[in-house]
Amino acid sequence: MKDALVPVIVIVALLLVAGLTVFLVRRPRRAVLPPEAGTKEAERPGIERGEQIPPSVIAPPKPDGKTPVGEKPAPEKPAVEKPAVVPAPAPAPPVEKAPPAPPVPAEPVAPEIEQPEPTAGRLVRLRARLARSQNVFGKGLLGLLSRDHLDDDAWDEVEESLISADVGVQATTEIVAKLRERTRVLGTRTATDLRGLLAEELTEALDPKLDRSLHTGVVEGKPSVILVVGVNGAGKTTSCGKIARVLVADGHTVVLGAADTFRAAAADQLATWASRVGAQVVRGPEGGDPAAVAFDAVKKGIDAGVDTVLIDTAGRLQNKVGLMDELGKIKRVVEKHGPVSETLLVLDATAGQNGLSQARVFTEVADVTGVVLTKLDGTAKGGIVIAVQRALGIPVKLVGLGEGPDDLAPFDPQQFVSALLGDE
Ligand SMILES: Nc1nc2c(ncn2[C@@H]2O[C@H](COP(=O)(O)OP(=O)(O)OP(=O)(O)O)[C@@H](O)[C@H]2O)c(=O)[nH]1
Repeated sequence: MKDALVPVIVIVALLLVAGLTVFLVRRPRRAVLPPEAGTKEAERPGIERGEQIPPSVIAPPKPDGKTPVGEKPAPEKPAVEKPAVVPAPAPAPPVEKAPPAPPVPAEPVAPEIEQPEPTAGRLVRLRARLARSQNVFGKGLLGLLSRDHLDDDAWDEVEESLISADVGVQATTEIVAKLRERTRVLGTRTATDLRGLLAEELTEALDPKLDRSLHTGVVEGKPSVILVVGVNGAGKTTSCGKIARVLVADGHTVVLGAADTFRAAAADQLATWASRVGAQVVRGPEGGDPAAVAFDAVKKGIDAGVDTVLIDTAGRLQNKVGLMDELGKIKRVVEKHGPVSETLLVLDATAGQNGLSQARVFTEVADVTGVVLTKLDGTAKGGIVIAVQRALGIPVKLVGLGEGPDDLAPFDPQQFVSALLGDE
């Protein structure tokens, strides 16, 4: 009987071993891998990497706890072994970066104060800028006058040359008449003689006895006030800046008033000019009252103890009445402090005879005491200086010979004529 049981026991034991083997083989061994970064699973909120997604996340149960209609009930999951947690290597401690240095507040850069060129002899230094006019006067006229026979035709040509150089008809007639007479009396005519004669007549036409000094300096304890007027684009603001340099170069102290409130950039332009020579500038709001700016500028000049206040005006020439109103008001308001010492009219030499009619309007509405003739470097018609003085009866005090800061020269008739005629 015992022997009969042995095979049964063996078979049962084998069956048990086989069953155990099957059981063990069917147990899930797969560790739950963390979702790949970038997969939907990884992006799902609330699911930790490596955690199994609970079915409720895939299809949340109905409030009654039932599975939604049409969906299979989720099969019960067998208990899953937690994957062995391999401790991740401790992250390297972050390298400490030095905190960025706090920004160092920039030192306000004081504009470099320039030393303007001395004014004496500027016209001589800048004589080459009159190259275009030198062709007409030096080469052209002297060439004509040195002809063997100075007949009527030759004199007509001399006359035409002077007129084409903008000297003006009346002044030309007078100059030619005198030259004719003197060459006739002189008889022999060397090139040097002729140059001398022409120089004398041109200088005479420029009236060398006129007072061309600027009215600057303290008067009765107050600064002189110079108004600068003229049509748009003539070079008013630029000339104001250059005049400030002329004054500083000659030892004056200056306040600039930006009463051209019509053009916003004009005040900035003037402020730049002022800062370059260490002068103060008074400005107002764009479109503000020019007279108020002029008043404040003079007040500033008095308080600061400077000797000259220079005021740039807009001087728009829409019509004579408007211009008169604007300049008249500025003058009246400034005169609450003291008289206006000088009114300088800025004229563009390249506008030639056409500029003269505009210039006349200014002389009618303001008491113009001097002319600043700009852009003489840009014309072959240097004779305009003679025409301007003759037509307006006002001395040319300064001439502009370029866009550089010191390209404004005090006018001197003899130096000017010598430059026009070129090297001897
Ligand atoms: N070549 C040359 N250019 C000059 C001279 N004077 C002024 N200019 C130029 O002329 C231009 C006009 O000058 P501004 O000073 O702005 O003229 P403005 O009369 O004040 O003009 P508004 O403010 O519009 O009335 C600028 O480009 C200057 O550089 C000069 O003597 N020679």
